[in-house]
Amino acid sequence: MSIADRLSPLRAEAARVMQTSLRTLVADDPDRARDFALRVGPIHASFARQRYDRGALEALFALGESLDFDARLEALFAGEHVNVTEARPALHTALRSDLSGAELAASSHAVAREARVAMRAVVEAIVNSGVTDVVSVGIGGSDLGPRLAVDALSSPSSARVRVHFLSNVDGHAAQRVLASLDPSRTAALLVSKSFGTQETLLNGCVLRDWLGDDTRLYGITANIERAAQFGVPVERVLPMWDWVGGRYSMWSSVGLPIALAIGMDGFESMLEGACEMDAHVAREPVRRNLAAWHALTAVWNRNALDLASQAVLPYDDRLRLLPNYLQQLVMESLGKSARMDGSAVGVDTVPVWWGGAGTDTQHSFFQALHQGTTVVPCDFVGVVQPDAPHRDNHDALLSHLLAQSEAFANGQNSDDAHRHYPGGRPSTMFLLDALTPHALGALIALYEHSVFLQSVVWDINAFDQFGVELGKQIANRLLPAVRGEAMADDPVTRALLAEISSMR
Ligand SMILES: O=P(O)(O)OC[C@H]1O[C@](O)(CO)[C@@H](O)[C@@H]1O
Repeated sequence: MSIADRLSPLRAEAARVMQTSLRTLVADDPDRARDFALRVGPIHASFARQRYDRGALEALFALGESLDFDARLEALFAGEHVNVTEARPALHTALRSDLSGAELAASSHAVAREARVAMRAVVEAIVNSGVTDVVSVGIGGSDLGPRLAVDALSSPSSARVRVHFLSNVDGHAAQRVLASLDPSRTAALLVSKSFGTQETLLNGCVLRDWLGDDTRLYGITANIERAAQFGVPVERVLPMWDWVGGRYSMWSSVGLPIALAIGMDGFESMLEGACEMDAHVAREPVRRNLAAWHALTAVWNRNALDLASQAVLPYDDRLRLLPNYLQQLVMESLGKSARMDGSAVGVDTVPVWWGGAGTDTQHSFFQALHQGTTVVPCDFVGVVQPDAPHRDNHDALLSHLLAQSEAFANGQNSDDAHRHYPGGRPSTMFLLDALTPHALGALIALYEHSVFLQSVVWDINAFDQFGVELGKQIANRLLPAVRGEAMADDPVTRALLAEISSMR
């Protein structure tokens, strides 16, 4: 069956629902706020301001059921080869949960537990070595998750070591990170699943030379041989495995920067939060399953309402990196046009994910969200109990969070076109009790599972990323031309290189 045929009942529902304003959908269904909400552990999620009604939701749940969401999740958790194009499992759940009963999942779980013992020892060794700063060198999945978690969860007063991140190959990035650090009191973590990523290797060389010796050099990789060739002593290499995708790897020893910043117990509590979400997602039927609900809502917005972008708006400054993290998780996973069998998907897949932290963003791009011609569905994330003083600020923050979601949904009429707010702009509201490691773990696991279920609807592989290879290959070919040692084949690139050389 074509995906378009599969989704056509949704388009029929959308044509009907769009006759009624979102404000009226809410007003006409007094139980909607209660019934369109779910709580899982520390997360309350409300879908009451999505632009669907009970009839459309039924069609969405029927879609999830007809696609055997339950069985597909079971296959994921069991370690079946869900990464079809690379013929391997995607067993990130085994890094934190042992729910499946399948042999492979159980043995992966045991291996991961063992690796955490080594990880705890490395944390202790670094913290007790007189090191004050750690630079984590990695990019993409070897950077964004730990960077988010460290930024969200560590407090300058409690951190036992300061953790810095270096990802961009731009030498200014290295210069900036190293400027205030003392090489004799700094350790470097080289984080790369492949240990073949150019950016990480170049920055790794910078760090190795800057440190002067290898006694404070650590590696986290699935390719121990390459790390050793690079000069990382093997006894200071923590393992990764090919059954964990890069962007799903923060639960492994890739999370070492998190454990350094918040302690190993804090890191394990993040795993427990993810595990709680895993258990919910693995066990609950589609209509009570938060990941299924979130995924089906994404499909509704993309394929029934034709909305081409999705904003994520954390109303907590500590979560300001959540949009960056989700950009890789969602867009590298779902930015595909080919079905599992290689045929064309034939419908739109991932929208553009973007966003930023409120209330700052209210003063940058919110104007367009309220009155622009493009409707952008939003995921709001609020945190109810703050960890900071300044109670008045937090009350103001929460009032803005609630106000924006209300304004997007309801709008406000005016005879003056410039002062008219159309409303009808959908959003999901996530409220976390508090921003604990446990809650962050649960939130991230939720997004991971939602991404997987969206991939099931579109019949695409959420676990490969061949799209990023071409640019890397061309850059490798062009490096000699940039150095003036060769000519480029492409005429435009050749002209640009001539400009560069005249500007040097
Ligand atoms: O951990 P590695 O192997 O250095 O890869 C870094 C990142 O590069 C990618 O392969 C492409 O962006 C990501 O999927 C991965 O997270």
